[in-house]
Amino acid sequence: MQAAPIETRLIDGKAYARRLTDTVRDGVTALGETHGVVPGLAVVMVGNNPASEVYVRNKIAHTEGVGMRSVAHKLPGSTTEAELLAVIDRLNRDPEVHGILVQLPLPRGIASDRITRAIHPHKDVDGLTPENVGRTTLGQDGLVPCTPLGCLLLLRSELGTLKGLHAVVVGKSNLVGRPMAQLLLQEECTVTVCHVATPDVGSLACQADVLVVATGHKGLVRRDWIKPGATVIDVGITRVTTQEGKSRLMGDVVHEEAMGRAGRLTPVPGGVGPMTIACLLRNTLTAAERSVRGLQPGT
Ligand SMILES: Nc1nc(=O)c2c([nH]1)NC[C@@H]1CN(c3ccc(C(=O)N[C@@H](CCC(=O)O)C(=O)O)cc3)C=[N+]21
Repeated sequence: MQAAPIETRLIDGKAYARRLTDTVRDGVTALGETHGVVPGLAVVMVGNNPASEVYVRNKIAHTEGVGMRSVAHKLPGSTTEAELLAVIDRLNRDPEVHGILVQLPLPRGIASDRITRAIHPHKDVDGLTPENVGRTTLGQDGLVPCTPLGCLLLLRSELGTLKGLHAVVVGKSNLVGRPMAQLLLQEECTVTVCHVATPDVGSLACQADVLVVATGHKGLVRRDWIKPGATVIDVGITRVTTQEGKSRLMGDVVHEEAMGRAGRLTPVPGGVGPMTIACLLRNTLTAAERSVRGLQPGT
């Protein structure tokens, strides 16, 4: 017997991000009125990666759109680890900077974990320092990485409680997969994490009520990887050039195959990406609020 066709609902990440951004803008206004403080974000970029430049430009436009201050530090590709550490040290001490984001990946020769560890945990709006990773893992107040936070907010808005659902996360990066798994565990999902060394990822993925894919391999997820009716969050963004010479973005999920199979699906673009930026603004506001109110966790 043929199963009834599923009508896949696209999750409008842009609309969710717009609403979150509006809330952040109100928070920025309030903080200005109560404490005369303007949240400041420093974005540090080393070398020129064209894709990164687009994100950096987007981030700066958005921070200014909500009334924050933003400073971009574009350093040449020849920057040494010591020079980058000196920049971070300066930003750590700058009272007008509440958030620091070092765009990843960094050029070879710079150890990203040493750079990450140098960022003051209270300014770590990417949630990558050991302190914030620990806090996220323990379910304590801290700063949560923007992309997984954005995915979680989308999931909660769409599904309500996630309790008891089987969540499968594909990818174990420090920036997305790992923290995503921790957040889902916090929601009392049963969490399976798959990665490059997992044999037959599809056989696990197809058991997921919630499938979060963050591998950067375009078109990895085919129709039969998706449990009928599942909620699919596509974190991957790969830029490809079409036969007509046009540039286009593709996710980790074969969109056409997921349509009619997934219950809900985030599109690329317009899904997770805009939420990542909105969450960066939210984290920057959170860091600024905590700093002026002396509410830093653990202090
Ligand atoms: N320390 C660090 N933190 C990051 O959060 C980080 C990073 N490094 N390195 C690079 C990746 C990538 N990333 C994106 C954010 C927003 C969009 C985004 O807004 N995308 C739009 C489309 C943008 C376009 O048209 O190019 C969308 O999906 O609709 C994409 C990608 C954050 N990253």
